[in-house]
This record gives sequence, structure tokens and C-alpha cells, in this order.
Amino acid sequence: MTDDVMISLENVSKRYRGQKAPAVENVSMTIRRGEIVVLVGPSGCGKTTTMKMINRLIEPSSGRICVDGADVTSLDGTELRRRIGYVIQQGGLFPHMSVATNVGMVPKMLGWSRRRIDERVDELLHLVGLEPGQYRNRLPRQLSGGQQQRVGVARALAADPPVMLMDEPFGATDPLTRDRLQNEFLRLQEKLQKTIVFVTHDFDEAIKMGTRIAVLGERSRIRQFDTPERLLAEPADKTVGQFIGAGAALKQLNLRRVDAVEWNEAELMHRDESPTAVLRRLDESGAWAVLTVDSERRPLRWVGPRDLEPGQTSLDGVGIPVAVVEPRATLQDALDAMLGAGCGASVVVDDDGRYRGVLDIESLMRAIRDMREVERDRDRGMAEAPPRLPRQSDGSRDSASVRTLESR
Ligand SMILES: Nc1ncnc2c1ncn2[C@@H]1O[C@H](COP(=O)(O)OP(=O)(O)OP(=O)(O)O)[C@@H](O)[C@H]1O
Repeated sequence: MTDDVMISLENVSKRYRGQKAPAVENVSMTIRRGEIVVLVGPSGCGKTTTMKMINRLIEPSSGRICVDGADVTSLDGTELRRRIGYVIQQGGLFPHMSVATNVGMVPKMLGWSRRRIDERVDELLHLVGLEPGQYRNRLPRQLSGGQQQRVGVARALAADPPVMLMDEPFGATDPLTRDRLQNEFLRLQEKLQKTIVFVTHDFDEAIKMGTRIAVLGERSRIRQFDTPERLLAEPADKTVGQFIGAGAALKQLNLRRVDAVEWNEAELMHRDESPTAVLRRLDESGAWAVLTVDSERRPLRWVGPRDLEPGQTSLDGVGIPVAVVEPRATLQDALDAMLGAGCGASVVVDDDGRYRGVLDIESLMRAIRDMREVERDRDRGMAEAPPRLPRQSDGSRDSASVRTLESR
């Protein structure tokens, strides 16, 4: 095994007792350090069985699985938990235990001191964006679905394992929360550089999260194991093509970043300006709305002529709250933000939330048209591969980042 490999499966099979056909048959794959490998495939194809054999929640019938050079069958439970974190839907938290007890569970099993556990719990809650003072003593049912999921991630990270297994971790959340959790997790992963096996049946999620994606068929047979870009551009066979589904070009929205397309300028006005001044500016510029900003040039709301009533004296609370995206967000994130805000534009902001430009629906449509043309040309064997989202030196993709104004 080379140093680069963190997990290897060699000819692994699983036949459940009483079943004629194996659920997983003769699967071999290697997973490199720091990558997120997504297992994706139709229901019942064996994704979960394959993943659970890595931490021996399910024992393989035959074959060999190594994690960081050690055969998992040779490791005892404590050692396995130290090496492998596990996240499932809704966090899989124990309902009668506080957030702190849930997160501190593995360190407690590992025999850490009370003080060390407390410090670690607070550190992890901070890391996943939950204020310890506010959340450590709550019960899981006193948290939203997204917060439970964050606690689940914190718990899996508690003993700082090099490997994380994630089984449809964001599956039970609504689309907006899911998107936010995915983005947060990718941002976290940039720092943590864990080796992650991630199971989902959602191909869009696979494209967004995966450094590489294994498309599985029956009995976990690997149909294709490739980067998202190559899967979209060159599906190995018809079945993979069907699974990817129509609109591969649209899915590439997940692979292009906001800073790869042209932005426009908005008509900026300070929030303290008068409605009369706004109307004058709209008249002079012909813009559909002005963008109000605070003294730090952080965008607040779009204000159009119809938002202003005669006799109005202030812009407070007037207009539509803006959706903001960072230059590193994907075009898919920008589109989702636009749809979520009910407005055909996202405001691009820097790390401090300051205005940088506007990505509007027309620029987005142009980018989609360009991608479609590249795809059509490629089908005719003429074009080069489409521009890609730059990858980090370790091969992982830059994370996306989208925030709505309310979430700041
Ligand atoms: N404990 C079990 N005993 C017998 N058969 C099982 C058991 N667990 C799973 N199976 C069978 O093994 C096959 C693979 O199941 P598995 O849960 O790994 O699939 P999956 O791809 O994760 O499915 P899904 O996407 O629906 O969660 C299925 O046919 C399932 O019915």
C-alpha cells in the first residue's frame, strides 16, 4: 500500500445470512488521504453495506479492508472508533442525552479526563457553528434538524479520527438547510482534510461533495469511479449516463464558480438616503432597483419604484432582502440563492460581507448556454473539456459558500 492510500477494499463481499445472492460482491477500491469519495447508486445496490464494512458495523464475508495500513479485522472497538468517525441521518443522536454528552461520548469511552472532554466539546461546538454556552446542555429535540446534524458531525470529529464515514448525513433536511450544511461541511473539510466516504442516492449531492464519485450498480459493482468532471463529461456506459440523468450541462453549474463569470454593477445607495433620492436615481439610471448598503458597503435590500409609497420618509425595512454569494460559491449556489430570495440577482460579497458586484440571471443563463454549446461540440468530437472549478493541491475542490443576509 502506498502512503497516499488511506482506505483500501480488496475483493470484499458480503452475503447476508439466509440470502442467496450477495449484497456486495467482489468490490475493490482505494481511497486516498484527504479525499471525499462518494458512493452513489440506486436503492438497494449495497452502498450502506459497503460503507458499514469499513468500520465493521457489518462484517465482510470475504476480502480485506485496510484503514491507514491496518486490517480492520485486527483492530479492537476502541481503536476503530479512534480512527473512524461516523455520521448518519439526523445526526443519530441519543435523544435522552444532552448535546455535550452526545459529543463527548467517544472521548469518554477513550478514558479522557472530564476537563479534557469539556474543552474538546466546546471546541467542536464552536467548529460546527454552535455557541457552547447556548447549546451544550440542550437535548437533541430542542434543536432544529440542521443543528442536530451539526452536533452529529461534531460527535464524529470528537476523537479527531483521520477517517469519517457519512451515510446520507444531510438526507433528512429540507433543501435549503441541506445546501447550507453541505457548504459548511466543505468549508470545514478544507481545514480538517479528513478522508471521507460519503453515501448518498442524490447525484447532485455527489457532484457537489465528491473529490471522486463511485457510481455503483447491483451488488456494489463499480460502474465508474471518477472525478465529478469526468463523470459528467464522459459517462463510462449507458447505465451511468442514465443515472446521471438529463441535463449534464446544468449539473456543471455545480462545478463552475461565481468568479468565473462576468458580474454587473448595481446602483448603490446608503440606507440613510431618502426615498426621493432613490426615485431620482432610478429615474436617471434606468435601473430596476437600487441596492441599499450600510456604511461598510454591506448590501441590505433591493429597492424598486414599487416598494416606495408616497410620503415615505425612510428606507428602513423597504424592498427585498438580498441573497449574497461569495466569489468561491458555485453557480448552482448562486442560482439557488436567487430562487430562494425571489429575485433574479445575487450580490457578490467579499469575506467581510462587503459589496463586490452583482451576478444576475442573464449572466447565469449565458454561462449555461456556453456550457451547453461546449457539450454539443464535444458530442461532435470538436471541443476541449469545459472549464473546471479549480482544485486544491491535494485534489479536493474549493468549497462553495453562500449566505443569505439573515444568516449573518
Ligand atoms: N441485515 C440484512 N439482512 C439481509 N439483507 C440485507 C440486510 N441489510 C441489507 N440487506 C440487503 O442488501 C442489499 C443492499 O442493501 P444496502 O442497504 O447496502 O443498500 P443501499 O444501496 O444502501 O440502499 P438504500 O439506498 O436503499 O439505502 C439490499 O438488497 C438489502 O435488501
